[in-house]
Amino acid sequence: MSSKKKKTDAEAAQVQAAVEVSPDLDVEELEGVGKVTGAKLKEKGFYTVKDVAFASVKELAEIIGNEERALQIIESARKMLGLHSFISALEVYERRKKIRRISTGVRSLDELLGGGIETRAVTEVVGEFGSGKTQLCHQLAVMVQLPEERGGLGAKAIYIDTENTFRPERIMQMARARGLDPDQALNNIFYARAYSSDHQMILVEHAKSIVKQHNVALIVVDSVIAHFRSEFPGRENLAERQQKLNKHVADLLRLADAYDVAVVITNQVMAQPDVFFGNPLRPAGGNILAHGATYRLWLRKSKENIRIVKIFDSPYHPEGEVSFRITEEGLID
Ligand SMILES: Nc1ncnc2c1ncn2[C@@H]1O[C@H](COP(=O)(O)OP(=O)(O)OP(=O)(O)O)[C@@H](O)[C@H]1O
Repeated sequence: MSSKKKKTDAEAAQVQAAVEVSPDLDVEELEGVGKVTGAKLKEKGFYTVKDVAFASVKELAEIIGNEERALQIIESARKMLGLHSFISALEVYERRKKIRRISTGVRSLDELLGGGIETRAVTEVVGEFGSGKTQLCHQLAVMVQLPEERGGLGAKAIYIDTENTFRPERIMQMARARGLDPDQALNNIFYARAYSSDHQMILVEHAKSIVKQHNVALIVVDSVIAHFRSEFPGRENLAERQQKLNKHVADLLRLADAYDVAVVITNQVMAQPDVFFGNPLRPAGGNILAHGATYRLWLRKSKENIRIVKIFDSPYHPEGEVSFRITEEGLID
C-alpha cells in the first residue's frame, strides 16, 4: 500500500473519530484551552465543545482578549466535532437507514409516516385546542415501550410538560389497552414539569444524561412554545423569542441526532389575517419551528371524536391526510 493511501485512511479514521466525539465534552478538553481560559469561558456560558464550536469569533475574543486565539479555539472545536468534513451521499443514505420508527398506534398514520415517528428527527405536532396533540404524545410514550414486533422500540420516554397537561391515569389506560402493565408503563417514563423557558432548556440539558444512562428512544416536549409565548409577548419581543426558541429546537435536534431518539414537540396555533394552507390559523413560532423541526403534523378536529392529521414541511413524505379516533383505549384508526 502506498504511503498516500495510508495517509488517506488515517485521515478518514481521524474524521470518523472526530464525528464520534461527544458535543458535551468539557470545554477544557479543547486544544489551547487550559484551566484559566476554561474558567473564563464557563463564566460566560461556554461550557462544552459544542458551545464553542457554534460561537462567533467576536464573542469569544471579548472573553479571552485575543481574536486570533479565539479563532484557533473555535476551529479546533469544529474540527473535533467533525463539522468541517463533508461526507459521501452514500453515508447519508447509510445514516438514514439507521433511523428507527415508533408506531403511533394508528395504522393509517404510520403508513403516511413511512412506519411511524422517526428517531434522529424532531416531529412537530401542531393543532388547535383539543385537537389531540397531548393525546398523541401520551400514546407515543406508551407505544415506544412496546417490543419492536408490535411497533415500539422496547424503550423508555422522557416527558417534559410545560402546561401541566400530563395525566398518568391516561397513560395507564392506554398501556392497559396495549397489553402493558400500567405501573411499569409509568415507571418507564421520566417526567418533569418545566416552569419557564429557561427551566425547559435546562431540562433538555439534563435529559442528555438520562438518555446516556437509560434506554430512552423518545423525548416529548408538550408544549414547546407556551412559556416562550407568555414570557416574550408582543411584536417588540418577537426577535428575542424566536432566537431563544430557535436555539432550543436546535438543541433538541442535535440531541435527537446524536443519541438516536425521536423528539416530539407540540405547538399551538394562532389566528392570522390571511390564510395559511387554506387555514385561517397558523402555527405559533412560525418558520423558526418549521425549519427547526424535521416534520410537521397538523391535527384538526372533525366531528365528535374524529381527528384529521396532515403531514407537511417534510422533504421525504408525500403530503396527505388521514383520520383517527380518540377513544378510551387511546388513538385508533
Ligand atoms: N379518556 C378519553 N377518552 C376519549 N377521548 C378523550 C379521552 N381523553 C381525552 N380525550 C379527547 O381528547 C381531547 C383533548 O385532546 P388534547 O388534550 O390532546 O388536545 P390538545 O391538542 O393537546 O389541546 P391543548 O392545545 O388545549 O393542549 C378531548 O377533548 C377529548 O375529545
